[in-house]
Amino acid sequence: MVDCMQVVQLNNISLRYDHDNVMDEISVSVHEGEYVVILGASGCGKTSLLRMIAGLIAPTSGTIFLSGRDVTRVAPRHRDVALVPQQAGVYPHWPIGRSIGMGVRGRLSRADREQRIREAAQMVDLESLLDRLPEQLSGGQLRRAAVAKAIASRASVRLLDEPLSAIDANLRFQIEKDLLRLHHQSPGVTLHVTHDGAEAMRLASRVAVIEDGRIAQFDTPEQLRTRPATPGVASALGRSALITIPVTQIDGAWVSEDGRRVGGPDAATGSSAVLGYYEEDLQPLEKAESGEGSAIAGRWFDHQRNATVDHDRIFWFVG
Ligand SMILES: Nc1ncnc2c1ncn2[C@@H]1O[C@H](COP(=O)(O)OP(=O)(O)OP(=O)(O)O)[C@@H](O)[C@H]1O
Repeated sequence: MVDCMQVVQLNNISLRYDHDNVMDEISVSVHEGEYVVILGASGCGKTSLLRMIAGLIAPTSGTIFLSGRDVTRVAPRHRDVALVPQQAGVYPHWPIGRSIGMGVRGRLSRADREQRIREAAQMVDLESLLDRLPEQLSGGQLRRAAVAKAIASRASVRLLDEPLSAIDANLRFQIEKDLLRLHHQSPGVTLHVTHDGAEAMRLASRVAVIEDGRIAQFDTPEQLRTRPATPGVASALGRSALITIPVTQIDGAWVSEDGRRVGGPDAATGSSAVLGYYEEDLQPLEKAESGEGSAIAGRWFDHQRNATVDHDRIFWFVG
């Protein structure tokens, strides 16, 4: 049975450019009302993923369903999708009102079309600037114009490619609020691409973390914060540098390469794991504690940094 609450469904999507494998068997379902952030390092294939959903490139294998319809071979204009690309998405020689109007689809009277443009511009505070050329706008206003174009389309799948890059911090928080408000006012889903972990955690209902061409984890921000699936996921959240230590299970204890023992999850003898913690969770060693300090109760001693971290701040990545 087709589940229509799944607005975007990617089934075993792989993507290869020439001989480079960019994506490997990715499967994702995004439900009505979700704001999903796709998080990954530069070059991991985030833009390519959006372009596949928009229909600008075809996956090497796998299928794409939008609102229950197989669109894998459907042209972009026949998909219910609006893409805000990394580079503005407005035409350089046109007043931005006209570019926003290009987002409006369907046969509308001129008055209705202009009404739609005005409404979209109003939502991003650009109503008074519709006659300006892109070169007469600031970077932030240009971004808003591109978002307005997506709003005007009323598409149920909105794809935003790094919408906040190159925007200064104050404005960035304002636009984040706008993006969430616009999302909640419109039916459908938003897929937002970024490499900024903090931004992902602030905005998302769920975050899909891409690592080595796969979805390493697709979870709520809370789950990611408390139970990151891999060291790569924990690093991508960007809280601070992640320190990792490989350990092996020997007779009921985990043992590091330098022979130190530490308690952790149960596993068979011979299993390997990595324990990790954020640099920001380290506490400098008190003078009284220094000296022979590898076994300080309840804490792991980080020799290199002469600091300790509580055991409950340690993440375990087993297997
Ligand atoms: N048309 C193309 N032909 C060949 N390789 C490509 C093409 N487009 C992208 N690539 C490569 O595919 C990989 C993924 O690119 P993509 O732009 O999707 O990554 P990204 O995660 O969006 O990166 P960024 O965060 O830097 O924008 C990169 O290694 C890129 O060089």
